Amino acid sequence: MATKQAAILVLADGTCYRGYAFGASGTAIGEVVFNTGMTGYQEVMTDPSYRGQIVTFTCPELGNTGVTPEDDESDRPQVRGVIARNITALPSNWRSRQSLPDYLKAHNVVGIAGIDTRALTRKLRSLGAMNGGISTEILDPEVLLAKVKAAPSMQGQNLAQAASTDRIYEWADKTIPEWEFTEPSQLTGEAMTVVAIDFGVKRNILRRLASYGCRVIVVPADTPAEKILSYNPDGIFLSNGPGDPAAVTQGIETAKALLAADKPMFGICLGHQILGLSMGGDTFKLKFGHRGLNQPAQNQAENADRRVEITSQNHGFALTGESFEASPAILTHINLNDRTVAGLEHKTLPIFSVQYHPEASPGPHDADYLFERFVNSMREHKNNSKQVAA
Ligand SMILES: N[C@@H](CCC(=O)O)C(=O)O
Repeated sequence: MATKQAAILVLADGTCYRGYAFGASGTAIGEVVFNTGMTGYQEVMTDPSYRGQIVTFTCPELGNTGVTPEDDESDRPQVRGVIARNITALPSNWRSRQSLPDYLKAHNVVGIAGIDTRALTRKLRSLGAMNGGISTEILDPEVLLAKVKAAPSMQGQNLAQAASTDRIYEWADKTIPEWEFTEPSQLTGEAMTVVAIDFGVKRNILRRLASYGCRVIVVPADTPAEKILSYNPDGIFLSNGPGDPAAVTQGIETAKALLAADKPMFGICLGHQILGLSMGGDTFKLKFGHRGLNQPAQNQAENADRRVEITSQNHGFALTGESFEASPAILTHINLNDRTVAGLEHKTLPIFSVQYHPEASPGPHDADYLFERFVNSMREHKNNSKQVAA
């Protein structure tokens, strides 16, 4: 058996963990966060919301099912580095095209395995997410620590523009029929035109919009409101994305301008935070964030019977509940783990958003109904506008 190449992980508080390298050789510095999902490592690694972060997986073994291009949530892995307990020696799945280490190597992403990821996670839970570095070339912890300390904090970083598309395009791919889980009758009806503002969008969000019959026009993060409205959309979608929402100042200004346009709007994760900020809310950095597939979000609406959705989440910031007291929005969902804001809606306009990922790739499908709700609100709004015009 080949000898394992040594690698180290150093956290900003000076803790050093020793393990072995997998994936690319080199050094990666970023915010160290943990994801508790037991499946979906490829979708997590390619989710643009993880840009700039080194992700620790609490799942004890990664790589078992290899990697397949159909499961990419963007065109490449977006994580800066990967921390694992163990990497499988023999990937096995009929869809697998490449092993996880080879995939990460091909995309120059550094990984470290052999780490007690549960102990590391407990540390991040008690001290909070912090910057760290993994390296296969700098094996002196003090030298790596100096680099970690020189790295900027995630707070204040606008990463959405870099994660966005640089061209406008139409998205048509739907969820493939063998994986569709929604009744076909719910997926039919007049097609609605949606402009999706890409702050670092996951492909499965676009796929779900297309599956619900939307014509989806994807535009870059810095697209002005006038350009968005020039497509005469039936609705506007604000995507997920990386970094600090408060730093996405242009996106917040665009959302403010769109509020005045009287169009249905739907925001997911960063898009939800941007909508909240545009309606007078504030955001703050969570201690260690929510990243996993079993986050309970409770629907506060009377008619929803306080239903709890088990949701897929990935965020390090959240809206401050108290900041909505004088806002035109109300809180519709809360995260039951820490009672932070998990959903919003405008009091009078057809605008709503959630902090979690209803497209759930990976994750449970409890919240898929939100895409249907968006489509229904666009249809209703269009019919009402036609009646007013008549
Ligand atoms: N970057 C934001 C949003 C994440 C997302 O959109 O997935 C956060 O960490 O809170």
